[in-house]
Amino acid sequence: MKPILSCEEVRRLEDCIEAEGTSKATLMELAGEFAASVVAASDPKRVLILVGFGNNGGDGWVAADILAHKGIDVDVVSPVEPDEIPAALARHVARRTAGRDVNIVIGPSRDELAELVSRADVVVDAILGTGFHGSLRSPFSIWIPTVNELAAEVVAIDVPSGLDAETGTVEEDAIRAARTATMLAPKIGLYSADGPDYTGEILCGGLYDRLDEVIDDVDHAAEMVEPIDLIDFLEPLPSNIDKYSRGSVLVVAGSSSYPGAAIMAAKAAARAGAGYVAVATPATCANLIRMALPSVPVIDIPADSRGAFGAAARRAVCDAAKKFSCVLCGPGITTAAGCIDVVSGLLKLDVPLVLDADALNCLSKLSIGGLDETPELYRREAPLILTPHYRELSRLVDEEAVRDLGGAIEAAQRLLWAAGSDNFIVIAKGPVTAVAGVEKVLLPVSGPASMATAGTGDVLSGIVAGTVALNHAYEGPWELLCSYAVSLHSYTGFIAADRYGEKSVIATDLIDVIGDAMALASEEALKGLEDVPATTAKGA
Ligand SMILES: NC(=O)C1=CN([C@@H]2O[C@H](COP(=O)(O)OP(=O)(O)OC[C@H]3O[C@@H](n4cnc5c(N)ncnc54)[C@H](O)[C@@H]3O)[C@@H](O)[C@H]2O)[C@@H](O)CC1
Ligand SMILES: Nc1ncnc2c1ncn2[C@@H]1O[C@H](COP(=O)(O)OP(=O)(O)O)[C@@H](O)[C@H]1O
Ligand SMILES: [K+]
Repeated sequence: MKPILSCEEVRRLEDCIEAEGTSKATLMELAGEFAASVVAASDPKRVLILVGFGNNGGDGWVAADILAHKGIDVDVVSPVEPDEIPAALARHVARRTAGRDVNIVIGPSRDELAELVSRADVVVDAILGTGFHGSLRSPFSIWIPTVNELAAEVVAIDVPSGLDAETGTVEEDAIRAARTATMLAPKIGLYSADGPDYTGEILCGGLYDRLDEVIDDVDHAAEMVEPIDLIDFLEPLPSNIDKYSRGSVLVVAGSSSYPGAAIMAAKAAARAGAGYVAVATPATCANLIRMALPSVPVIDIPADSRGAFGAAARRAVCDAAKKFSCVLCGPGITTAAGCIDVVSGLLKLDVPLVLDADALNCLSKLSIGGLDETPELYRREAPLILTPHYRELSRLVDEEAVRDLGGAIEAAQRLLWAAGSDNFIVIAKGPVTAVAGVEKVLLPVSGPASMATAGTGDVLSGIVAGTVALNHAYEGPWELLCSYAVSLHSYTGFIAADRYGEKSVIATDLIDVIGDAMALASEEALKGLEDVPATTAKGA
């Protein structure tokens, strides 16, 4: 697992490293060296380095010196003379580089800049790093679109300029990099919101030889899960098993309006490895589900006049649920009164429970002023896994909209810390999905944008429940098991996009390739056994 840090955590890490005797000036030298090595890897003849006013620019000045020393033609574009750079460390290295064999251009016109960009093999973006806030000001608001329009290849130092390293948002424009050479640890914004569209491949420079030890002294906003971390879940089935010992799932789902959600979740649970999957659904749509899923027993539950769970549903569902290794509740149930009652009943049972979709909305309705204000509602011994997307998560904490990964993690942590249980996990779904537990937040591999289509969440909750059932003897950490399920889901997205075309994937395609996704997960884990790569790009 690789730590991902917030900007504040990076600052604390730099302070810890400094306290151990490695100054920020030395870190800047090492950062410049790492950036130069990333640039030199594509063997350029001519490099243009754009520097800003701060320490990100300092890294660029150091890299310029090193690249020029290698015999590469280097142009440096700066908004001000080296002597006028406000940041002291950056000013020092800029003055030094100015005395070397580099061509320095101060405050070029747009046309002059365009000419320099066009003739460079690689453009290095050392304009803005973690110190960037607010809206882009001139001249960078002119430099950035010029680079994006004309550069052959861009390497961003630490963070693509214009991208908020904390939130991953891009207000107006940001550098679109082919590679981002990030320092010490990837910043959370590289993975959040717009981040993945701008970073290209992310390469992380450790810089400090005792980093692995020091980095544990600061909190981690999240940790990136690598395929190798999931190897324990990829064991083949033992011979001596039967359908029950493989684990069973009761899918409490569907309504006359949304029977498909139950079908998809149940089929995904079975494909994810559970030996026995049953569906408990309002009697009004039970036959339809029976016909769609011949291998799945369907339990008729009393319905209300609209075909959702009715007043007598709670007892019928809870009686059935006790016999299963895992219960998934939510896909397609609606938030009718009977459904709220079912959710409340299931929470009181001693069985691993996955709540998704409308079960989460029922949970929001059960609480007043945010679920975190009423932890007794969801505090329980048996594992509880919630799978909200950002809107559902906002409703759960009764807060303004969750918009980005950082916000999603924060909202999830409010729920987690209120409950304080190791067995409680929030899978906050979005373009990048965070698996948050009370101890840590994990980021499994993200799927492609093809997955932004109706019903893929039902497939995920089915995979989660199937995985929990198959691993019913598992004792945790639950963050890891859920990360395995999310990774499988992401891999199904890649395989389906490859098979059906990026824009043509529909949720049911994902279900049919869960087995292929398991094979891909094994393949990736084995690659990781051979060599652990330095890259942590989206979808890597
Ligand atoms: N502090 C350290 O120990 C290290 C820092 N490093 C580098 O230092 C960077 C952080 O440096 P700084 O904190 O100096 O910040 P930056 O260099 O990222 O940016 C700060 C500068 O950007 C300008 N700026 C901020 N918002 C702007 C906007 N909206 N429009 C135009 N200009 C804007 C500010 O005037 C300020 O001068 C990191 O990203 C990394 O590249 C590395 O050298 C490694 C070590
Ligand atoms: N842009 C995206 N890139 C990758 N995955 C995405 C993207 N948008 C959504 N997803 C994934 O698709 C799924 C959508 O879930 P959800 O919104 O609950 O769908 P539904 O309710 O229609 O079943 C989640 O697993 C989410 O992580
Ligand atoms: K940058």
